[in-house]
Amino acid sequence: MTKTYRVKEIFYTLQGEGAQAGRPSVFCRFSKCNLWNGKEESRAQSVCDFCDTDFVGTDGENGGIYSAKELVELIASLWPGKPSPKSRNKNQGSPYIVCTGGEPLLQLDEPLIEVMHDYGFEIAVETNGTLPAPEGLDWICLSPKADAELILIECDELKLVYPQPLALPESFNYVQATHRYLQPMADASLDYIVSDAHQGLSQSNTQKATHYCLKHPQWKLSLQTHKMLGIE
Ligand SMILES: C[S@@+](CC[C@H](N)C(=O)[O-])C[C@H]1O[C@@H](n2cnc3c(N)ncnc32)[C@H](O)[C@@H]1O
Ligand SMILES: Nc1nc2[nH]cc(C(=O)O)c2c(=O)[nH]1
Ligand code: SF4
Ligand SMILES: [Mg+2]
Repeated sequence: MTKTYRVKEIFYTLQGEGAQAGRPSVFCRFSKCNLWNGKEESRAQSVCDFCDTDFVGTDGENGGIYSAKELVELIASLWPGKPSPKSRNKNQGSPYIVCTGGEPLLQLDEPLIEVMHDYGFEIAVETNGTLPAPEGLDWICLSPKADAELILIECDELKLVYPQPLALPESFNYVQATHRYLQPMADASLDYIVSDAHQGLSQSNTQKATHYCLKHPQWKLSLQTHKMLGIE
């Protein structure tokens, strides 16, 4: 039987966060996470309790249950001009997929990566780092969560949501990363089309993260620029 992948939503936007912020990207949001079941009533008891994302089910934009070929064809149809292996290095921006979720490493595997590469995409992943990564990823963004043991200890960027009292930045010194970012924790329960109250809340986490980076210059600040821009 053909293997299938459960996907919440797929959309074309700019990467909002971290070292690749501003880069046109097709986001593929896989369903399910191993650190929260996605239900509000169990958020407080979950390992990861601040998630800002709905990753339950397959009912979002372009969501569904797909074979590798169906999934990559759909992703490719959202890239302007449609990518092909030849469209890499052609001075028109490398086709780029960001695999996120939920936790994408519950599903993303080498056969799917191979098809994505066949279509000319570079492949990035946003992961909580608790599961092994398949071979072939072009960019790993590792975002550790307090109380969740890290399996991955090498990445392109370490992007720590801040503050997490039980996951202090200095406790990740052992992780090999080209870039280290603190990303202010946004209040997960409020819509980000900002009310004044929300702005107040997230500003204080932004101020704390700013202060930490200034004191510890190996860390840089990552702002969720897509929320400021009002894009997905
Ligand atoms: C929704 S997660 C999905 C990928 C993966 N499960 C992970 O946690 O890295 C995508 C990114 O959003 C970050 N994130 C989640 N909730 C956040 C919040 N309330 N404020 C800031 N960043 C958040 C995560 O840490 C991660 O870097
Ligand atoms: N524009 C945009 N950038 C992002 N970077 C990481 C995101 C995520 O939810 O994984 C995200 C997202 O949802 N939208
Ligand atoms: S932030 Fe990532 S690890 Fe945490 S619940 Fe959301 S999808 Fe799962
Ligand atoms: Mg997001």
